[in-house]
Order: sequence, then structure tokens, then C-alpha cells
Amino acid sequence: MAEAYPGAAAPVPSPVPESKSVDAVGSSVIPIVNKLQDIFAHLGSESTINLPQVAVVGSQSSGKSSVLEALVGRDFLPRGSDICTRRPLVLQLVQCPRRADGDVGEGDEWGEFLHLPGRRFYDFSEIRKEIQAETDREAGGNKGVSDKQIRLKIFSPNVLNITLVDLPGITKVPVGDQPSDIEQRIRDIIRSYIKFETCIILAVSPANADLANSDALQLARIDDPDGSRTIGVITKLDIMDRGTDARNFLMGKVIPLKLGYVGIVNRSQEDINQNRSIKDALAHEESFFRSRPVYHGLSHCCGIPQLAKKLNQILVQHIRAILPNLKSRINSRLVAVAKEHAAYGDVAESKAGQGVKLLNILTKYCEAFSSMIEGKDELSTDELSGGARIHYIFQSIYVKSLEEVDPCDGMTDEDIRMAIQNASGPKGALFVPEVPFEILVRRQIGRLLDPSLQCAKFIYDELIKMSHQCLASELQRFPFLRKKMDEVIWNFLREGLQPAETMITHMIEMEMDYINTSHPNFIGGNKAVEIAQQQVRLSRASVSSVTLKDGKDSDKPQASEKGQKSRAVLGRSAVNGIVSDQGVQPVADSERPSSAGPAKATWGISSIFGSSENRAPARDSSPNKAYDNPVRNVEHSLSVIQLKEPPIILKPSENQTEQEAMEITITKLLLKSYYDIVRKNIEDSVPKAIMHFLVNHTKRELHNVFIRKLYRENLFEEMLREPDDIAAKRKRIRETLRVLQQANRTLEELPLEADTVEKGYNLENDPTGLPRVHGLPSSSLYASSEFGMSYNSSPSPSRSRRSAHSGEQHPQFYPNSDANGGGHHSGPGSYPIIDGL
Ligand SMILES: Nc1nc2c(ncn2[C@@H]2O[C@H](COP(=O)(O)OP(=O)(O)OP(=O)(O)O)[C@@H](O)[C@H]2O)c(=O)[nH]1
Repeated sequence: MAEAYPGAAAPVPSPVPESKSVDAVGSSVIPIVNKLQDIFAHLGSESTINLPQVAVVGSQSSGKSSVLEALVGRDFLPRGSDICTRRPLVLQLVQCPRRADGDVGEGDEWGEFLHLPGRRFYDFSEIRKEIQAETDREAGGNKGVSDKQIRLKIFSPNVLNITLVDLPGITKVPVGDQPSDIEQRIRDIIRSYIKFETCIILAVSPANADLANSDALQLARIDDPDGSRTIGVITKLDIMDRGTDARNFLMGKVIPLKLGYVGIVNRSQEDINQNRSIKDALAHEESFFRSRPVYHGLSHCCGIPQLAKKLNQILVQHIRAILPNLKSRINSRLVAVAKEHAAYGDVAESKAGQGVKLLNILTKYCEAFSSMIEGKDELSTDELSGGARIHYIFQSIYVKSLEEVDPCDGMTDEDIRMAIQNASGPKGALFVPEVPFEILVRRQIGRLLDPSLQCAKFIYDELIKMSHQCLASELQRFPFLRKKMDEVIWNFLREGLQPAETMITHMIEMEMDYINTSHPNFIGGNKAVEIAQQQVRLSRASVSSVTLKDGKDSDKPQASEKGQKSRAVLGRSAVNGIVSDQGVQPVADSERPSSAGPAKATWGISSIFGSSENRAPARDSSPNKAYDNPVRNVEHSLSVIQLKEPPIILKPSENQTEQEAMEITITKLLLKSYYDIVRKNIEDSVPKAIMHFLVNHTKRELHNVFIRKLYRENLFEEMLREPDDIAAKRKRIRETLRVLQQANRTLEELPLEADTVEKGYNLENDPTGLPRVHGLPSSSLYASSEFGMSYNSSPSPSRSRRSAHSGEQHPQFYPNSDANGGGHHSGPGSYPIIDGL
């Protein structure tokens, strides 16, 4: 039992039963925070609730450490009239698990310093000594100040995970080892903590100094100009000058603060010297306010419990801010888990039930497969899927690749020349024969087969991929069924691939089999010759201009003659005038094909050139000097001319004649034109064949195939057999769902609960079922004016109670005299002191 304080208006009954543990700062928020932590844990996230830090600032000896101690409820900080706090003390309260029986014993609460890892301080007076010793170690023994923190953790089942910071007090005149700029240094240390938006500032000002010039308020205002996180704490109300009081200040009339002020009476130095406990100090404080009529009606801003209440309110507001986000996270998780739970479904027992289930799965699978192909499935925004991938393969891979291929790819001019010479047989290259064009174009068309078959294979692979994705989560339950379904669909797809491939092969073979040179889009021989001549003329013009410049042209009559001969052949079939344009003599009339008109080229290939009439005259005109010359030469020779043995492999002579160049150009033009026609046909019809034989066929027939192969009564049991771990998983997911639903309900209730805490009520742990007021003395002596109650020095036990749910308070005066008998825990005796460590 506390010793009576001098000056107390009346003997103060014991605030709480000695054995009863009292509450630490924010303890009323603990249940809510614990619930939230549970919810976070269920979300499987690392996130926790980061509560704001609380820092005490003020001038030296203003009572900062005393306020902190009272809030924590244990004696462990060095206090005194001289400078005590010389290094920032970062005090982390850490909630540790409660014993199974719920009791808190001596060994359940301890302190640990960062600089002494692993050492637990169960004796709190030892903590104070270590703070002093550690301060001296860093800042020296002679009033020196250091910004190096001391970090202390207090472990207890009764605390909220919150950080409190005790800071050195502002001083003006350097003493001891303090440097000349001590005031600025201390201000800098303080600001390095209070500048953060998440820091609640307790600006402590002693009432026995000039409040209007408070260092604490002045400093807090710099970092919190609108006062949204500053609580003004006025200490030493008990030692104000006689005749003065802090009423106006507490009411915010002098320097207004959004969060308001709280007036405090801490232990005096004498009380500390006499080892008066915090509990006694709180009782004394209550008695003080009760005995000072000037503070009546200001109960909401008087006393440590009110300060605790204000802090609780801030914590609750902070928690409230977290709730909406948490709610939406829980909701979306709930939706996902509920979906997963539904996927596990129930176990069908009867044959009929199993049949329905199996049929259902097969039908759903086929629907999902079709939807995926048609693009009605859940549309991904990350990548192409299903049918869109098929389209991509057709257009962006297959068609694009074909279009990029040069029709003469893999075929050099020499190849073409060789083919022309071979096709001409022994007659020499009099005309461009049709045969090499056909051979070459066939060869190029044949090259379309591989990419077309590959395209079909790609689509087949895509369908296999889709089959994996269909009903993936639902079929996890039935691995045997999944395996069987995979087998069926894969076989079926393979069966679909075969006709598609055959069709593609046929289409290419058809194209190769009949070269339709009458195709309306085919360039035709005449046009090809025309273009080829233009090309040759252009290239020759550029060559001759170069040679003329060199002045060497006239020096080479042989070469010119040779050119005349080859051009003569071209001249016969080419448009009149073109050759002479090049400076070559026109051939004799007798050598001209009679029916060749000037606008009609007669290259001797009837199918290409459209008219077969041209062919005969062309043949008639074939004898020329080139054929006669060797005979003449032999007749005139007198000695035997020995011929060289022909080599085993014969290649055309190295020099390409102009006629040959022209023939090559024409052949290439024809090739390109015809190849383009075929390519377009194939580009169009290969995707159609694949869609018809493979994709759509699968879509149409899959369900029937499934039913035929898998829907057998004797297989139901086997098909729907679940692996053991699935049952366990179903159980787990059901439990997760239940927990999440619970968390969701808790979140629904939390705002109401938070509301209660914010108003200062906590219905928990009250044996009478009456609302126990946290952070606010349940004694009506402290009845809040916000509830229309006032401080009363002559308490009446007969005051009525009002429901906490309706936001009303239950005034109780002296609990021991409470007629209803519920007062053993209320009134000064049940004063909910902030303790618990
Ligand atoms: N009578 C009375 N004395 C008080 C009150 N608050 C603090 N004191 C005394 O004032 C002195 C300074 O208190 P501290 O809590 O050490 O003050 P502080 O602001 O932490 O001091 P420094 O850390 O040195 O700046 C101590 O002797 C306390 O007992 C009060 O409300 N009334």
C-alpha cells in the first residue's frame, strides 16, 4: 500500500489490488493488433503493423524520463534534477508469448541491451545502472552529451510492439564537459528523431517555468508545424507558484495544438529518493487533480492515464488507416482460396454420382478446349494464348517466312544456265526451252513442303500445350483420369495431324504436277522477254558507257563480232530495233522468222508464250552460220586434227554469252512470277487444311472420342481415384478458407472494437462485465467532460451507469462504497494504471 502523499486531499485507497498486473501504454490496443498480426500471418505475408514511434522532447529536467516511465509502468530510467539523459535511449517494447496459464511471473519480463547481446536483465534497477554506465562510457562522466543511441529492448507479454525514445533535454548554458554549442547539438539530436512523419512527439514542458516560451513546443513546431502529431505534456503541475494554474494552457487557449494537452503530476525527487512506486504516484496524481477545483471539468486532459488514452487513440487511428487495404487483400485472397476449394470439390460415392462427375469433367474439358481455341477463355493480357497463338503461327511465322524466301533462293545463275543447256540437248541454246523453267519452278515449289509440314507440327504442338492447360487445377485431383485423357487427346491429335499432313503433301504435289502457265496472274513469256530486254539494255548501257570512256572498244573487233552473233539470235525473237539500238547490225530477212511480228516475242516456248504457231517458224529459222562453220572448217583442213578427250564431268564453258544472260534473266522472271502464284495458293490453303483436319476436327469430335474411350462404368472408380495427398490438401484448403472467413469477420468487427478503444473502453477481462476504461481512470473522479461529466471532489456512489456500447460511461466513485458491489476494481482502487512490465 502506498504511503500517503503529502498534500493529498484524502487518504487514497490502493489504486489496484497489489497482485493485479497493470497495463502498459497501448495495452488496450494489443488485442486488436494481435488480431491484425494473425490476419497478416494468414495472408502469408511478411508485413507487420508498423506502429508510430513516440519521442519525448523538452528542456532539461522537465520530466521527460518520468513521463516515459509512467507510461511504461516500471522504474528503470535514470532521473534527477541534474542532466540525466545524455544519450538518446531507444526503448523497444517487444511482446513475447504469454504462459499457458495466462499469468505473468518474474521471469517473463526482462530487458536486453544491444551493446550487451544475450544478457537478460530481470532486475529493472540493474537496467537503470547499465544505462548510466553506458552513458558514461560514451559521453564521459562529466555531463557530456552524445548522439550515439543506447538501444534497450523490454520483453513482456503485456506490451505492444512500440518504440519509445527518451532524448536529452534542451539546455542553454554549457556545463562540465559540454561544448559551447551544446544547445544546438541537442536540438540537432532531437530533430533527427522527430522529423519523421511517423514519430509522435510528446512535447514536455514543466508548469513551473514559462509555458509560453516552452522549448519543447517551439522545437516540435519546426518539424510538425500543424501540430498533427504533437501532444503537449505539462508536468510539475504540483509545484506551480501558488495562485497560478495551467488551466488555460491545458485548454489550448495559449498555444493551440490539434492533439491537445495533458497535465501530469510525476514523482518528485523526494518521492524517487523514498522509492515511491509508480502505482502510488498515479494514485497521488489522481488525488491531486481531485483536490484542485481549478482542474475540474478538464479530466480529459489531466493525468498519465489520459496521456495513455491519447496515445491509444492515435494508435487506433493508425490501425484504422490500415484496415481498408487489409480488407481488400483478405477479400481477394478469400476469392482465390474459395475458387481453389471449389476445384477440390466433393467426393462422389455412388456409381451414378461418379458417372455424372466424369461426364461433367469431360464436357467441361472439351468446352474449355474449344473456348481456348476460339479465344473465349479467360483472356490473358500478358501474352498471346490459345487461338491467338495459332493465328500467330500461321501469319507471323509461316506466311511471313514464305514471303521472305527468294524464289530463286538456292539457285545460282550458273544452275539456271546449266539447266537451260541440258534442256536444249545437242542443239545448243537457240531458244529458252520450257523444260528448264518447269524443272526449276517445280524444284522451288517442292521447297514449300517442309515449312508447310512444320507449320502443321507447330499447330499440333500448340494443341498439345492447350490440352495441358485445360482444367489443369480441377484435374490435379484425378491424376489417373488426367493421364488417360492426355493419352486420348494426344492420340486423337496425332490422328488429326496425319490427314492434315497428307493434304498438305497433296497440295504441294498438285502444284508441282501441273505448271499452269495460263494462270491469269502469270507474267507470260512476252512480258518476261520485254522486261529482261529492258534489264539487259540498261545494264549494257551502263557497261558501254564505261568502256567508251576507256577508248578500248574499237580495239577489240573479235569480241564485237562475237557479240553480233549472239545478239543476232536474240534479234530474231526480240522486238525489232532493240538490238540495233545497241549498235548491232540487224540480221538478214531470210533469217527472220516470218510470222514474228514486232510486238510479239517468239521465244519458242508455246505454253509460256501462249501461241504454238510461233514455234514452227522458229524451228525453221534455226539453221544458221554457227551450224555450218565447223563443217567448212573440216573440209578445208589438210592435216588430221586430234580432238581432246572430253573430261568425265562436263561443265558449260566459263564465258557466259549475252544470249545466255538474257535466257537466265527471262527464266528467273518466269520463275519468280509463277512461284509467287503458287506461294499465295499454298499460304492460303495450308492453314485451311490444318484448321480443317486438325484443329476444328479435334474441337468437333473430342467429346465423342472421350465418351467412347473413357466413359465406361467399370472405369469410373479408377478414373476418379484421388491420390492421398489431395484429400489432405482439400482439408488444408478448407481450413485456410475457414481462417480467412474468420479473418474477414474479424475485420468487419475491428472498426467497432477500435471505436471502443478510441473512446477509452475495453470490455475485455472484466469480471463484472462492466466496461473497464483503459487509459482513463474508471473512477468518475476522472470522468471525461466529453461524456458530459465533470470532476467531482465529493463523489457520490449512487451515480448511474451507462452502456459502453452506446458510448456512455459508467461513473463510479469510491469503488469500495459502490452500492452495486462492482467497485472493487474501479474507482481509485481500480485505476487502470499504465503498467505491466
Ligand atoms: N514535483 C514534481 N517533480 C517532478 C515532476 N516531474 C519530474 N519531476 C522531477 O524533476 C526531475 C527531473 O525529472 P526527469 O524525469 O529526470 O526529467 P528529464 O526531463 O528526463 O531530465 P533530463 O533527462 O535530465 O533532461 C526529477 O527529480 C523528477 O523527480 C512532477 O510532475 N512533479
